[in-house]
Amino acid sequence: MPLELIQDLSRAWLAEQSKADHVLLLLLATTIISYNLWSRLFSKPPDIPLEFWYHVPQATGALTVSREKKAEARNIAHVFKERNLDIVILWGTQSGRAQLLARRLAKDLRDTFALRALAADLNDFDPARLSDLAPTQPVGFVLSTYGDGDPSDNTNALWTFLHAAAAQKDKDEYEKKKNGDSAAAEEVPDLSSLRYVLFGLGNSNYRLYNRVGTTVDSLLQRLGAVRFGPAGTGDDAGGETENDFVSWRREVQGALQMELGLTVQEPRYRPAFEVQHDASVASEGVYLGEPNASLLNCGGTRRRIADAKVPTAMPVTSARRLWETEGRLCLHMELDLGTDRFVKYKTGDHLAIWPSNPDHEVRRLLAAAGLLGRAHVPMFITPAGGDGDCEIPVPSPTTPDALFRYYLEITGRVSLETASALADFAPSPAALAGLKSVVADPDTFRTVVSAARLTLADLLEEVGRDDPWDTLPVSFLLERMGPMRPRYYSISSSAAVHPRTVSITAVADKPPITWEGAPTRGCYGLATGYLSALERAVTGAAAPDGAPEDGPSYALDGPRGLLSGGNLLASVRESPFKLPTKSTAPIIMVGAGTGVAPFRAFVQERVRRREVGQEVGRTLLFMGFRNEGVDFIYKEDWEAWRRTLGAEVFGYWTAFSREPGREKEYVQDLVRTHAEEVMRLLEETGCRFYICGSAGMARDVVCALGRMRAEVTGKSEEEAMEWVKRLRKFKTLLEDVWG
Ligand SMILES: Cc1cc2nc3c(=O)[nH]c(=O)nc-3n(C[C@H](O)[C@H](O)[C@H](O)COP(=O)(O)O)c2cc1C
Repeated sequence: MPLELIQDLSRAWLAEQSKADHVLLLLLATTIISYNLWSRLFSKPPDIPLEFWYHVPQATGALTVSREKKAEARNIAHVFKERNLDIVILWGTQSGRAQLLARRLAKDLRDTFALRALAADLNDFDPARLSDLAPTQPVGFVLSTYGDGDPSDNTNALWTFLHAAAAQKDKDEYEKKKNGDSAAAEEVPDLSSLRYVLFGLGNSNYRLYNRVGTTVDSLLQRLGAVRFGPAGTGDDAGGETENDFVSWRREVQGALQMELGLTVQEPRYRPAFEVQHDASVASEGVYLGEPNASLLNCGGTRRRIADAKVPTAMPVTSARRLWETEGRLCLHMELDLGTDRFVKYKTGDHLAIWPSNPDHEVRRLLAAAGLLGRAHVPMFITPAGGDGDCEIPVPSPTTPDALFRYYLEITGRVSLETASALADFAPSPAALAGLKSVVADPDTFRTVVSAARLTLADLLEEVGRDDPWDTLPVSFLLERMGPMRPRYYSISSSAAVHPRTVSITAVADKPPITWEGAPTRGCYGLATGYLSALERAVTGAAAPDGAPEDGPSYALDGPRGLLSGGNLLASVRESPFKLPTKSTAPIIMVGAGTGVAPFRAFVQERVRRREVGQEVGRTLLFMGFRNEGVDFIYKEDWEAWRRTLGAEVFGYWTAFSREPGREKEYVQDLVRTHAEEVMRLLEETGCRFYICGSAGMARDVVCALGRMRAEVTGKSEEEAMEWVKRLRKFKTLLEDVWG
C-alpha cells in the first residue's frame, strides 16, 4: 500500500474519533508501558526453566581437543613417520576396557615381533587424515559400543566423519549414475590406502550388539579401506571379552606376519614401564590418590576449574537406606555441588563417582606382590624404551599404596592370559606348579578362577601360599590392570528444584563374609561397596572395628584428607535423557528397580512446574520391582506427587516379579495393559517414551511396544519395529540402560 494512502486513511480515522476515544487510547498505551516496566523492574525472575542457568559446560570431545592441538600432531600419518612406528592401535572406550586391550595388543606386538607399536586415543587424531596413511602403516581399531548402540565419547569424531564421508560417496555415485561420470561432485574421502584390523567390544544382552564395531568396519570398507585380518568381537554378556580378544589377537598376529613378513622374537617379558622407588622425593609432589594435578595438595578445592569433567570433592549431605534385605541394600544419597560455578547439572544427567579399593584388597595385593615394606615409598613411572606406548596410565610419582588403592582396578576378575603370564615371576617351584594347575586348561580356569571371581591378589595368594611374588614387576601390574574408572549413576533429583544438590539411588550387594570381617573372594560391586561404607560413616551406623555384616572398610578420608568429613570424588556427566522443553508434552516412563531414579527427578520437576502455575501434560509412570513390601522405592513421593498433580495428570502403576502367592508381573505387562492410552499419546506432538533399567528389561519393553503397534495398525511386526526405529531416531524413544 502506498505511504500517502496510509496517511490519508489514518487522518480520516483520527478525524472520526471522539476526544473520549483519544483518552482511552492514551490510557491503554500508558497501562501497557507501566506493566512492562513493572515486570522488568520488580517481578521475580521466572522460577523455571532453571536448567538454562545450570547447563553444564561439558567437554565436547574431539572438537575441543582438535582446536587446541596442532594439525600435524593430529595427523596420524605424520605421527607414524615422526616416531618411526610400524603400527598404531586406536582405542575408543567409555569405561576403559578397550583402552586396556589396545595397550595389551600394542605391547604384545612389541614383545612378539619387535614392532614399534603405539596404542593411542582415537580422539588424538583427525579422522579426515586417515586417508594420508600408506599401506605400510597399518592401524588397529579397538572400539566399544555404548548407550543404545552408540559410540563412546572419544569415538564420536570418527563416527561422524565416516558417516558423512559414506553419505557423500552415496550421493556422488547417485549423481554420476544420473548425470554421467562428468557430474560435478564434492571430493569423497578415499581410504583405499588404509590397512586395518578391528575388534569391537559389546554385550549381546543389548539390542544393538557391537553396533559400533560392525558399523565402523563396514563404513571403512565402503570408503575403500582394506581389512587385512578378522573383525573380532568381545561379548561381555558371558564375561568372555578377554577370551574373545585373546583368540582374535592370535589371528591378527598371523595376519600381520603375512602382511608385513614378520619373524617372531624370542619370547620374554619386556616391561612397558620403568619404575624407580625414590624415598628422597619431596612428599608434596607425590600423588597419593589425587585424580589429577588440579587436586594435588589443594585441600579439597581444585585449582583448575574450567572443566566440568574433572572430579571434585562433594560432601554427602544426607544418606539413608531405602530398603535392606539379608544380601542387598538400597541407598539414597544427597550430595552438595558446592560453589564452583562449573559444577552444575541438568535433570536427567548422570553423576560419575570415583570409588577407591577396599583396605583388605589393597593390603593383600601389596603383600602378595612383596610390596608391603615399600607401600608408602614414592616411585617414578616412566615409559620403558623410546618407541613404545608413552602414555602412563596413572599419575607419577606415586606410591604402591596409592597405586593399588586409587589408581588401578584391582578387584576385577583375573583373566586366563594374565594368570598364564604370571609364570615368569613364580617365586618358587611350588607356586609355579600351583599356577600351572589352574591355567593349563581353560575349563578348569573358568571354574576355579573366573566363576569364583578370583582377583589377582586372590590368585597370587592361592597359588603362592606363603611366598610373596617379590619379583613381580610393578610394570606388569600397570599393564594388566585397568586404570580406576568412575561408576555412573542416574541423578534422581531435579535441577530445577534442587540446583545445588544431586541425589543418587544405588543398590549394593553385601559381600559374603567368612573370616575376620573380610570377604573371602574378590569384591562385589566396587562403587556400591564404597558407597555403603560412606553411608555408614556419614550416618554413624558403622560398628566399631567393622563388624562382619558391615562389609569391607575403605580409606574414606581420601588422600591427604581430601575427602574427610564425608566427601566423595564425583563429577557430572551430561546425558541425552531429558524432559521435553514444553511441560505440556505428555511423557511415558518405564523403569525397573533403581531404573526409576531419573523418573523421580522428572516427576519432581513437573510438580514444581505445576506449583509455579504452569500447565503439565499427561505423565505416565510404569515401575517394576521384586516385592511390594521390600524394594518398592519412593512410594511416598509418588503418592504425594499424584495428589499435587491430580490422577488425571500423573498416573503410576507397579509390577512385582517376586510377590509371594502372586503371578510374576513385569513392566512390559503394565505397558501392554495401558496400550490404548500409550499408543494414543505416542501420536501426540512432543510426547516422549523413556526406558531406564537393565538392557534385558529395555529390550522386552521395546518388543512390547512393537507388538502393540502391530496390533493397532494391523501391520506386520517388522513394520511395527520400523516405527519403533523411527521413534528412536526422532528422540521420541529414549533409553538409559545398563548391561
Ligand atoms: C550403559 C551401557 C550401555 C551399553 N550399551 C551397549 C550396546 O548398546 N550394545 C552393546 O553391544 N554393548 C553395550 N554395552 C556393553 C559395553 O560395550 C561393554 O561393557 C564393553 O566391554 C565396554 O567397553 P569399554 O569399557 O571400552 O567402554 C553397554 C554397556 C553399558 C555400561
